[in-house]
Amino acid sequence: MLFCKTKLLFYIGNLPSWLQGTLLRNGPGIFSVGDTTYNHWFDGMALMHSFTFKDGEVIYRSRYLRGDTYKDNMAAKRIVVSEMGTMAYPDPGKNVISRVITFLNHTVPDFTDNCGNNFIRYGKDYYATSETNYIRKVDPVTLETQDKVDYMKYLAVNLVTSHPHYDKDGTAYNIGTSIAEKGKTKYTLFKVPDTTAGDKANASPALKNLEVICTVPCRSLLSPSYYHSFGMTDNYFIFIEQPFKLDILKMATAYMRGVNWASCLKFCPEENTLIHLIDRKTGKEVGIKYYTEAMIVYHHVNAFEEDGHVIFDVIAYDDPSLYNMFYLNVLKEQSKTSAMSVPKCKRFALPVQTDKGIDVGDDMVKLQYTTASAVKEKEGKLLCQPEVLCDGVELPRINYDFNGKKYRFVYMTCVAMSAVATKIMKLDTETKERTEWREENCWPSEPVFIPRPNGEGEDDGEIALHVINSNPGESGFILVLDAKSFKEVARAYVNAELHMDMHGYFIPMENYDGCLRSMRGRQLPQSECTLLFAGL
Ligand SMILES: CC1=C(/C=C/C(C)=C/C=C/C(C)=C/C=C/C=C(C)/C=C/C=C(C)/C=C/C2=C(C)C[C@@H](O)CC2(C)C)C(C)(C)CCC1
Ligand SMILES: [Fe+2]
Repeated sequence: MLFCKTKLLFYIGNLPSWLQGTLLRNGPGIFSVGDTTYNHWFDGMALMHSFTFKDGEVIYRSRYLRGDTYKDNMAAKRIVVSEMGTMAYPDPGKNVISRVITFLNHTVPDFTDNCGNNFIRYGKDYYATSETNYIRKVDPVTLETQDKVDYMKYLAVNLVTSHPHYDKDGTAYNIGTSIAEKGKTKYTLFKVPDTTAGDKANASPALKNLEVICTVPCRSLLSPSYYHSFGMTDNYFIFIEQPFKLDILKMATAYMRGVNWASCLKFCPEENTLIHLIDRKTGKEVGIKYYTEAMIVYHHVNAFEEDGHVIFDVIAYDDPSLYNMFYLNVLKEQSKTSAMSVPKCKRFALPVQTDKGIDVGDDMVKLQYTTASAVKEKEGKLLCQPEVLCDGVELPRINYDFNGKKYRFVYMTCVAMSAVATKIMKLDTETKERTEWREENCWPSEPVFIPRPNGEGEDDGEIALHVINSNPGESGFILVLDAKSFKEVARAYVNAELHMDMHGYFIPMENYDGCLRSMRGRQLPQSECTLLFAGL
């Protein structure tokens, strides 16, 4: 099935009139081509979908990302482009010697542009993204695939996160890894100013105006840390260099050896995790060295500054079992999934004041509301121990107006020993109170917070998500909850198969450059977009 056709089914409740804009969502969608199948769920070819809220109506669309990976695989009628968990060969009959020759002819193979993880905004443009050097511009209204953009044209980076941060002025911040470039492996933090206004208006891609903020040398040349996101406050970046690493020597030979790149990731539990705190103004690391025990973090929740501390919250694991759980053969055999380590929402507190006059063995955290500690050690390093705020949670979202600021509420999916979420939760980080939404045989996606314009308070807004429904005779639906009470406001059933995905990005109506306002008059491909609600 190459596109998703939907018909109006039915709708319960009333959508608030202020809810105007589009929730874009992205995730893997095609898992086999011809006789070939990917090994891992994250590898699947990207399927984007969107929910456009306008005047009390919702429009649902979905479209595959038609990038080079998609086109090459479809033309060959088999998977010919490698992904993290699947090494693909254009000619599978080749033996090791032929592979070596092919490899030497393409010392650096061209990497995938299957951007099925998230959406990024750079300037006025929206991009589908995974973590390679390629991102794909998409039309946020029609979900059409547009230009392929190569980060490498603007900055030497092999991997870049799919979770940038944004300032109020629209500047985007991101971090990437440059592997063995001029004999050095480093992490580079960069910013991309918004180009929608001023002299640089229409400068597309905005990446032309990319500026490097700073680089962090990797603690080892041939094994950079894998990371999936980072933290940002008003004055600092938080970058976690965890002992979950890419083994570059193994990677360089993976193609010849016939193994996937994921097998070249290694977790070293005997090593510690370095926490880099970088001053945004100077681009320099603060003078204090922070570390904690080995852990694996994919998602930062939020970070803020208070009373001479930087506090940051993350979802942390004790081992890499999450990735293993998403191998397609493991997903098919539910019994094998119980080996997953429990994701915990952990709070760290980093004192930034000088440690003069503080004795070795003393805890430098002076905050009443957290049990997180940072104990001074002999060489002046601080050993940080987190406070566990909550466990069994992933895919955290916040009111992004509070990003980098003191905040209270996180909205997350709840996971228990399985690769599918059974419920979603609102966590009050202050009182630790949890409010949940669940329904029998329903599998909710990542809950996205949408603020009410000029709203009062952090949780003044709605939560939007889609829910896969396996109740007999029922279909999946779009769900809108009141963020304050976590009670249902409205739902809209869709008679298309909704799919499990990764992340969403909400674009408020006013950021659409006017194109949505005239959407009704536009010719959209009927096969790929269908009106869900014709009116209330
Ligand atoms: C490595 C490397 C290379 C290759 C790089 C490639 C192909 C990278 C691709 C990276 C991708 C697609 C990364 C995706 C990462 C996704 C992550 C970490 C997702 C985490 C998902 C989580 C934690 C949660 C999942 C869940 C979901 C989705 C549904 C819920 O129901 C349940 C729950 C919460 C468990 C090059 C550039 C060739 C050369 C250089 C080195
Ligand atoms: Fe993510």
